[in-house]
Amino acid sequence: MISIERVLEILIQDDNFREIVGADDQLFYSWPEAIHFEQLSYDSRKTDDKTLFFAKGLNFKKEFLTGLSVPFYLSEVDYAVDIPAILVNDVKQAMSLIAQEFYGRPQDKLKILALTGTKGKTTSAYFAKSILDEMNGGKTALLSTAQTTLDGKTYVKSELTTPESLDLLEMMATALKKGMTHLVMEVSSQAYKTKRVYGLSFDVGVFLNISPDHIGPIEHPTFEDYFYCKRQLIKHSHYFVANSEMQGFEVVKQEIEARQIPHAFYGEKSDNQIINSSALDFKLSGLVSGDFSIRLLGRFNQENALATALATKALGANDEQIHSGLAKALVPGRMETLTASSGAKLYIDYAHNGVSLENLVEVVESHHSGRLVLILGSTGNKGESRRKDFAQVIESHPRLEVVLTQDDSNYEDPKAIADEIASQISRPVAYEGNRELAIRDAIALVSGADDAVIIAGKGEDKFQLVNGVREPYLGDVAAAEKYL
Ligand SMILES: CC(=O)N[C@H]1[C@@H](OP(=O)(O)OP(=O)(O)OC[C@H]2O[C@@H](n3ccc(=O)[nH]c3=O)[C@H](O)[C@@H]2O)O[C@H](CO)[C@@H](O)[C@@H]1O[C@H](C)C(=O)N[C@@H](C)C(=O)N[C@H](CCC(=O)O)C(=O)O
Ligand SMILES: Nc1ncnc2c1ncn2[C@@H]1O[C@H](COP(=O)(O)OP(=O)(O)OP(=O)(O)O)[C@@H](O)[C@H]1O
Repeated sequence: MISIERVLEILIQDDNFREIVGADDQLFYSWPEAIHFEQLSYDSRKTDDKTLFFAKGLNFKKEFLTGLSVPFYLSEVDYAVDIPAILVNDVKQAMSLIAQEFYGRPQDKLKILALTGTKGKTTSAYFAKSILDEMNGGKTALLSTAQTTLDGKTYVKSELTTPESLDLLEMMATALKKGMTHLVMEVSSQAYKTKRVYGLSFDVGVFLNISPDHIGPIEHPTFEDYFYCKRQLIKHSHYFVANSEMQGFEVVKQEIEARQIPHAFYGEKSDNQIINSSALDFKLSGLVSGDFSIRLLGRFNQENALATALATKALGANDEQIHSGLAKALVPGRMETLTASSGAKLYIDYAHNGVSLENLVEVVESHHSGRLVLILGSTGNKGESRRKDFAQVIESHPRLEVVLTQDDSNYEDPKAIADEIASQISRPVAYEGNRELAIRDAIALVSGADDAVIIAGKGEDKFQLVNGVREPYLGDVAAAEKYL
């Protein structure tokens, strides 16, 4: 519950309050009656006469307010309806701070590890949960792109990488109620851009890497904006872990040092390094040292493991817990492997931008000397720059035989997306619009242990986004299993 008085105090303190416009257009700076809200909502379809309703968003329409019984709506715009409006400069900022108070500031009672980066957030989040579970006996909640768990064991599919602030705070409160002591969460650049984590700070923040991605009409206008948004995590973390090998590291380092944030850097330009690396085993030196192993192939996953080891150590995990947590961790849709009846290996991985595709192809190529078939699509209406990047990766790996297919083409024509990729590749590539059939065709092309099929892009996703709707899809693993 939260009173109107407290709502206004929060807004004024944040310099976000304009005024209340009463139903008869009279303006107020304070409200004469005592009102208590028992629910917060940003969806008009989930409101009642005790709800504080946040009218926000690109697609918000005045008619959503028609017939509502809410005592107030909070908004940047006076929609001139017969419901009093609490007017603010920034509705998403208001929503986050009010939600924090409404849900009893759960963020202060949980130890929170927040991860950002273009690639590796989900993998690292699962690594971190596995380590923290070793330390706290399974009391780690997780908010990741793939899945969410608020009781440490029951998983549901996530909608966004970082939830809307109202949902986030409610989830934190639920996690606390369910006895969780720690929360591992991914913080996307969009979360900062759209103020989903406004006013929150984290016990440990991790910046894994950055490469051009998420630049487009509803995401970031430029790479600079993307990088700036990601760097917001620095000033909101009490301890920071950063990859010394990433693009822009000097700026990250300068910012961490200028803000005097306790930190650990990892990678070649630092004291925390991977000093020996084979397929699944590696040795670390520095703050966390010794021999470790993970179940996922690829040097980049060892980097994710090192980042996570440093972050969880800062939260109190010891080397033994780090060791066993990393050894046990599995990540849905990341580097899952299957073996066809012919002996050929199938690699199913969520790689869906140029950098991660490059890494994935390199790893698989280094383990297979025979035929290599790649199944790949690219998203419609977002991440348009990936198409050129995918073509470049395919160009630089001439051994790849490519079957282009559909991957969340949304309102675009999947064939046109494929044609755009194919037009930048100098050898012929195949196209099969039905993803399951593309997988079937690829499996038919390989014939022995030296051969491999790489199924990139969707990981564990069990849907295809078509014309704004998530149509059911078997999932890459289940589709592949049908044709092994
Ligand atoms: C640009 C952006 O961040 N958009 C997100 C944002 O949208 P929005 O606030 O503009 O709201 P909207 O979807 O236009 O809808 C308008 C409002 O009307 C309300 N409504 C609607 C119908 C109705 O009858 N009544 C009503 O009140 C809705 O509840 C909503 O509040 O808030 C919505 C939830 O409230 C999100 O679904 C939506 O994510 C869009 C779909 C999205 O794709 N976001 C991507 C870019 C994103 O955020 N990705 C990052 C990951 C990036 C990475 O991988 O690194 C993420 O954190 O997930
Ligand atoms: N540190 C890394 N550097 C480069 N590529 C990586 C790294 N970690 C993982 N990848 C690749 O990127 C893909 C996505 O990994 P993951 O889901 O862990 O990252 P993410 O940051 O959560 O991604 P997204 O924001 O796209 O959901 C993996 O399937 C793997 O191919």
